Amino acid sequence: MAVCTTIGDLGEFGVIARVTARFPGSDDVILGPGDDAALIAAPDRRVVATTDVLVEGRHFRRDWSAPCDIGHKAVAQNIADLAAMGARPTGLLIGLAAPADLPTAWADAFAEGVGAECAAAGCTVAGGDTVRSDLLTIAVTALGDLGGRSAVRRDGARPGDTVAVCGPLGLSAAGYALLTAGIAPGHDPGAAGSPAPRDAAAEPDWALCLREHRRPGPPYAEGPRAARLGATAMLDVSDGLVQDLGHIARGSGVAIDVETALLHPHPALSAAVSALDAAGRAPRGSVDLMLAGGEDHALAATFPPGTALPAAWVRIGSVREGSGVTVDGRPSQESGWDHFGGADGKHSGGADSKHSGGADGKHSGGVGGAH
Ligand SMILES: Nc1ncnc2c1ncn2[C@@H]1O[C@H](COP(=O)(O)OP(=O)(O)O)[C@@H](O)[C@H]1O
Ligand SMILES: Cc1ncc(C[n+]2csc(CCOP(=O)(O)OP(=O)(O)O)c2C)c(N)n1
Ligand SMILES: [Mg+2]
Ligand SMILES: [Mg+2]
Ligand SMILES: [Mg+2]
Repeated sequence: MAVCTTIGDLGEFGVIARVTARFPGSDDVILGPGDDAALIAAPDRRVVATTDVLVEGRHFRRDWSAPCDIGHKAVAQNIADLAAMGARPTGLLIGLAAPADLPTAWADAFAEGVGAECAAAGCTVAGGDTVRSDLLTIAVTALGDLGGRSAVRRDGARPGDTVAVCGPLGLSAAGYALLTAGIAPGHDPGAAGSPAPRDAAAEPDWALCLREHRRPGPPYAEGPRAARLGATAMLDVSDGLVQDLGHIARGSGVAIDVETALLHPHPALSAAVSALDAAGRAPRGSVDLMLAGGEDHALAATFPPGTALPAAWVRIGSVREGSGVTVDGRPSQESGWDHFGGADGKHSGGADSKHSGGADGKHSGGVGGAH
């Protein structure tokens, strides 16, 4: 019998059978892959629904990330959006558009990553679609349950609220900068499976940035927890902290003040900036990366005054009457990722953003950088 080396060899239904065999079980999925549609429990009669699409070359590179990392990230990015509403995931739908020459081992390892991240988040894949495409594209739809609570939207922040974040900031952007600069090694596309076990002693100090870029770990449970604590607005930081807080400021009709003295760069982030600096590739400091970097999928939320924040949450500023986002009292230009912004369609920002962008000029700089 011929060995199947590509998904073209397997055929559409062969791919589906192989991929779906790698997903965990879940009580929320009443009917999973195999019928015309899936059946998912909706315990409180409302369903939280979100979708994020990942495109090769835009969101990931096969020579930068292992297929299992890309599976993890596709799931994480979507469940982070559910968490940011205060919801837990109940089921995912995954659209896979892939070239026929995609190695079967790549699809297997991708599905392993998807399944493992689902298991970590307490959900599974209920269905999807598999089609042929020149451009590898992964479209995830995630459905979630609010457990009887109100959704935490972007329009509820009130003057006097505390602004807090949970999860890392800037690490993923630093990982991206390290890969772009060629300082961090890429992933060997020939090695389709999990990356080799790591030898912590041999790792550079910035290794966490690379791992965070490839496989972010949003604090899923903290979304519902923040909702229970009375969070007035919340989102996950995907495009950049300042830009994303701008959505809350606009949606809520308030101003948000961020204090950089409250932003404490992770040592791995500082190490990445030093490595970029040494290579002549660090136009921005750690705090700038924390303000403008996205893709860590940390949660940012506003809480009523006097809320006792759980240990995982760090206060970074406050809400007042007005509009816009300030950093250390200075109005900040919108900074962060815009798929259609900038000359090459990748970064947004004011007039100077082309020069204050990340290592490759794709993120625009935030204000600050005192650290
Ligand atoms: N093509 C589209 N059709 C309908 N709604 C969209 C489309 N693209 C984005 N949206 C909506 O616009 C809002 C902002 O999108 P986005 O910035 O991608 O959110 P997030 O950062 O939370 O993933 C979301 O509510 C999303 O559902
Ligand atoms: C190859 C590659 N180039 C650039 C980036 C950086 N990048 C791509 S999308 C993005 C922003 C987040 O993705 P988006 O699709 O905007 O997610 P959403 O805001 O909808 O959650 C960033 C920082 C990357 N991760 N990989
Ligand atoms: Mg989105
Ligand atoms: Mg998103
Ligand atoms: Mg975005």
